[in-house]
Amino acid sequence: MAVTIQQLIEWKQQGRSLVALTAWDYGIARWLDEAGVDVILVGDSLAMVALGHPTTLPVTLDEMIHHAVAVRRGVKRSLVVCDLPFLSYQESISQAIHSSGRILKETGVQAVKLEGGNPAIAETVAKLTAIGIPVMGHVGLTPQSVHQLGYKQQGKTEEDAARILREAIVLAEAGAFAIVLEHIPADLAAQITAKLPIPTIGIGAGPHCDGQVLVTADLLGLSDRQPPFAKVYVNLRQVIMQAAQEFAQEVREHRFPPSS
Ligand SMILES: Nc1nc(=O)c2c([nH]1)NC[C@@H]1CN(c3ccc(C(=O)N[C@@H](CCC(=O)O)C(=O)O)cc3)CN21
Ligand SMILES: CC(C)C(=O)C(=O)O
Ligand SMILES: [Mg+2]
Repeated sequence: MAVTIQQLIEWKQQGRSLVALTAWDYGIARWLDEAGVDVILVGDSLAMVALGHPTTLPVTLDEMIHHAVAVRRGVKRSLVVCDLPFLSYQESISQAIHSSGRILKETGVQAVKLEGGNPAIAETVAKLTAIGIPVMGHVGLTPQSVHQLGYKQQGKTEEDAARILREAIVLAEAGAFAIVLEHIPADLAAQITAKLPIPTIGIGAGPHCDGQVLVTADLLGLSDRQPPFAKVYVNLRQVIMQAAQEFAQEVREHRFPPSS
């Protein structure tokens, strides 16, 4: 049975952990879906892990849609959420509606995610949810602000922690159905998780969130640069290199394809 947004909120009330991972193409999405991952995020981190950009900033709305269409084709059960890329929603509410509408219409994913929790973003979330577009929030380390924040942990000072808590509350009040907490102290994430009626999904935010997400390339050992909070569950880089080297050797030694 397909995962619904309503279920995610019920799972929080029941204390069932939400499992989320990112995907950028049909193949990855298909196996994550079959593995029982609840939420598949077409993250703008695909700019880095699939397209080779140095940050998430260069990826375009058209490129995100291209990847989201492929991901959607691989998914039967998981809820699919697509990141709104940098400058596809910050300019105006009408730009956010246009971009989100394109994502929902052209890809078939069920929700969009955007970064930040200032008053303008909260107003955008309120407007999108009011017209039927489910929105996931994202606070703490927001990678689209890399040139201001770097990739350092956020919420270390009392003022910063208070601001992030306030942003999370405002996003929930604006109608967000879930919120990603990225690279913040575990006690701050615990406090936000206890305060909000909607599920929190942590990445580098400690064990007290309602769910966890990682960039799938990190889980698989495929990314150039691992964040300190990621865990490599299998080193596919090594597996792929070994397979390619074995193939190369067999071709060069005329052992593949076999002669009879
Ligand atoms: N492969 C991948 N995994 C991710 O989790 C991820 C991306 N890409 N791209 C977008 C953002 C960037 N993320 C990152 C990237 C690096 C650090 C990191 O290395 N942090 C260090 C030092 C940061 C610094 O001072 O520059 C830390 O100790 O916090 C953290 C989060 C998380 N997101
Ligand atoms: C790490 C998740 C939350 C994300 O925003 C992404 O992959 O782009
Ligand atoms: Mg993202």
